[in-house]
Amino acid sequence: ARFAGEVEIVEITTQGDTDRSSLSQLGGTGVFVSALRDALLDGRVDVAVHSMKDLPTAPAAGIELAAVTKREDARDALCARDGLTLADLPEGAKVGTGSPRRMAQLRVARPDLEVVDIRGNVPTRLARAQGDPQTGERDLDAVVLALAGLKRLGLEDRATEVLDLIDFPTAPAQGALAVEIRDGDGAARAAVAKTDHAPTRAAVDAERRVLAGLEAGCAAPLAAHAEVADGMLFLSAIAYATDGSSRVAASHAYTLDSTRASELEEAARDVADRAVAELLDGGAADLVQAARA
Ligand SMILES: NCc1[nH]cc(CCC(=O)O)c1CC(=O)O
Repeated sequence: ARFAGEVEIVEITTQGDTDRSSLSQLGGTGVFVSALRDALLDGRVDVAVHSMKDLPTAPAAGIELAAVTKREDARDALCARDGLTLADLPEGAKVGTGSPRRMAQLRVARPDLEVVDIRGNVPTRLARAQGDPQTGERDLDAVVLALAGLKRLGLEDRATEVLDLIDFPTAPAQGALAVEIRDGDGAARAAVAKTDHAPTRAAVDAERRVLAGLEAGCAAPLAAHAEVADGMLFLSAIAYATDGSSRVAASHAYTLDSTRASELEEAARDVADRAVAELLDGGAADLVQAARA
């Protein structure tokens, strides 16, 4: 059978790995995702694993989301020179990020900083703040990256401060992996079923529903973080003006009577729909769309 023996890992390079245009230009179109889905549909692979935050919210033809893995730490991390924290950075320090959400959050927390739009893979970005391994050269004082990405690369020791979810709430689905298969492939579905984590699936469902409800892309200045804890599903979402000058926030909770999948789904829908209504009421659509213009 196809899934009986060893698993063969097939590495696939995506447009998101090679294209150096700014994330706000590329955002929302699945640049990290399309090449893997093509391989799945061609039959070159049977399972595709993505960072779920890179997945567009629209469903893809012929593709089934078979599992959502237990979330890694969702938080962002500051990776600064000389072990500095955000509070320690000198006035006017240069901090790099390609994410409009992180730009807005940095500008709220430290209006004096110079926020620099950067791209590139994780080692390249780290080098810009912490020094090129060969030359020691750097042109920034810090960069902000997802802790989950650092951990997966074994680079979490480069974080000089883990940013809290209150002041730095994260992107929808950050830290979770999406496991995709060809639509209707029952053998593949059974093979990956154990990697699904129902509370994470419910949380990221809620977060991504906020993204879809605001018609925002993955590069929008939008944070959404949900968690199942203490018998409840909590969701907190914030839309920002990229310059940090204004924001709209909404937080909602749903009390769970059970942990059945159907109830988790209902809870995710409910908290997300209430959050979207409140955000739209507060003018979030303008903030999210202004960033796209
Ligand atoms: N947009 C790039 C991206 N997509 C997923 C991750 C890693 C975090 C994750 O897997 O959620 C990153 C890098 C980053 O945000 O620093």
